[in-house]
Amino acid sequence: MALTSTLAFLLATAIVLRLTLFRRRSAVEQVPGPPSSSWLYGNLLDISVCNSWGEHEFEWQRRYGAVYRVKGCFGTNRLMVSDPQALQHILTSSTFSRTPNVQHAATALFGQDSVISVKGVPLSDMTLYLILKNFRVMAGDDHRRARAVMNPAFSSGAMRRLVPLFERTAAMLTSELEESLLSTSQVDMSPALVRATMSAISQAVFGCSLQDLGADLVENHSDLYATFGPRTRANVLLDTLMHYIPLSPEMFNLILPPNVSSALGTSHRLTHELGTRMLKERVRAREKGLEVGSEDGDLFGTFLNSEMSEKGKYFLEKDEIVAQTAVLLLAGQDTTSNSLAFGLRELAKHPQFQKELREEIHSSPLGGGGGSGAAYDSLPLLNAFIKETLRLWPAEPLAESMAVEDTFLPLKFPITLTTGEQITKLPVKKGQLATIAIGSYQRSEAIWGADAQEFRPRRWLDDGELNKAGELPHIGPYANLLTFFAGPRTCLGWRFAVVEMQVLLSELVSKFSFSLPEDDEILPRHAVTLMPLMPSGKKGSPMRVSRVL
Ligand code: HEM
Repeated sequence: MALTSTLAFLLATAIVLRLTLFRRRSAVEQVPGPPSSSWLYGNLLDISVCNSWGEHEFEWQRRYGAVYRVKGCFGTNRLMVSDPQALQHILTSSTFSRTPNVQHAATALFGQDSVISVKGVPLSDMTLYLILKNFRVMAGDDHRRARAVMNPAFSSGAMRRLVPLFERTAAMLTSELEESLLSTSQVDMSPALVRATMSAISQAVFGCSLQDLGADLVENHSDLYATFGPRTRANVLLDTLMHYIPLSPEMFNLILPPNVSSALGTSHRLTHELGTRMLKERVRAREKGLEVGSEDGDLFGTFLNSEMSEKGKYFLEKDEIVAQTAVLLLAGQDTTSNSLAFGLRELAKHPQFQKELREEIHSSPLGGGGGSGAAYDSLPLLNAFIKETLRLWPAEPLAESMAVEDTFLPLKFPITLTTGEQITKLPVKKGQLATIAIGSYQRSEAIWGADAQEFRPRRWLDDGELNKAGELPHIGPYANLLTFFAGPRTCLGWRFAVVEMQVLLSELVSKFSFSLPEDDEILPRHAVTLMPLMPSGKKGSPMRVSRVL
């Protein structure tokens, strides 16, 4: 034990010396930014261990601009990036990639063969990849292969076919709220929304109900992000050291707190059992000559069909299909339910808009119950509301990336270095850390106007402002937002999320009215995802709810 501690101490000291004494000089040192709060943590505690997401970040962005420098642990320099051109470069070029700690976290949460954890192939290795691909020996780019198999299941046509399924989920949510309202007028919307989004995913992907998932899995997944997410001082230090010490996923799991690794272990076991059961059922059905991967759901079955396709160059092996179970269940559940919770809170704070939205829904064909995808798309206030919610409350407001080679960051908004020089391209060295500040990009006054911090859905209906956004590089799959990320790692389920939000919000707003309790003390906290947090430290969003119809 004494030897291990001494070795760990010597290694940590060597890393700190390497970071402080032998640091490669870089232009990033001349980028203005806030003073460091401490040598040990730099500004990182202000960013990731703060009470309320953005409490320092938005002020820094106003003061220092769209690209500024913050201090990391041991006096290192990091970039906070909300400049659209620089973001586009980071997210779409092969000169940046995820940091090791983010890669480890993805593997720990979703398993190492899930689409979100498998790695892509660098452009320099593409020729070899293309040769291997034609022989169907595609060890090289597992990420591209998984996306090629999974993308069609999430196409816009496939998502429109899910509208009736989402409407059944919405009706279930209504019944649940009505039942709660028999005994109270104040309802915590978070658990209700978690159950609804989990139910929609399990129906759509696996063709099974919440009950079929099993009570243990439902309970485990309802809180997994909240258990895994919260950042501590120790995490901040470990994340930094992890950039320099190569860790295997197993070693990473060893340094997790016992409650977190136990919750993750349970999730892996239960999702593996579920995926294996679902796969077996579909293999058996196919052996009997039945069709799997039906048109109105069961996206899982469509992955199996890829394995059979003779001409198809892209396929997933059976164990790789099972390995997608956790990510499919988890990635779209917390993100969508928290976005819905933040959206309902905005409606509660803006009663006039809530009333106008309800009138729009009541006077549309949806008012009579039931609609098609096109009917939901044709409601201007509803869609403006969804865009504004996703702009202000991105589920992943911060993401870390690292330059994998010396490169330049192109800038839409020039910056003035501490030397007085104005630049439109910032040179960065291999290993430079850059935070993709999605939340800051989406609240940037330079992009969205002086009221960027305010909830004003009508900005999406205002031609002038949309044209302004049109002058910017086109990033993200939806509304020039980065809420669903961009580039090769763009959210697989973004259309699923948008259609689901359209349907659930139409139902909720048409049938219920929402306001905030007088003692509302919810804060937005970033812990893997952005979530509404109660003073007790638990995720939750209590609201006063009443029936309007
Ligand atoms: C409002 C709802 C949602 C938001 C804001 C959201 C956001 C994101 C973001 C930011 C990423 C990139 C993560 C990273 O690499 O750092 C991502 C990836 C992903 N999302 Fe979503 N998501 C949502 C809903 C969904 C849904 C409903 C599903 C599936 C049913 C889904 C499935 C995935 C998957 C599989 C990935 C990994 C993609 C890859 O690495 O290629 N998401 N999502």
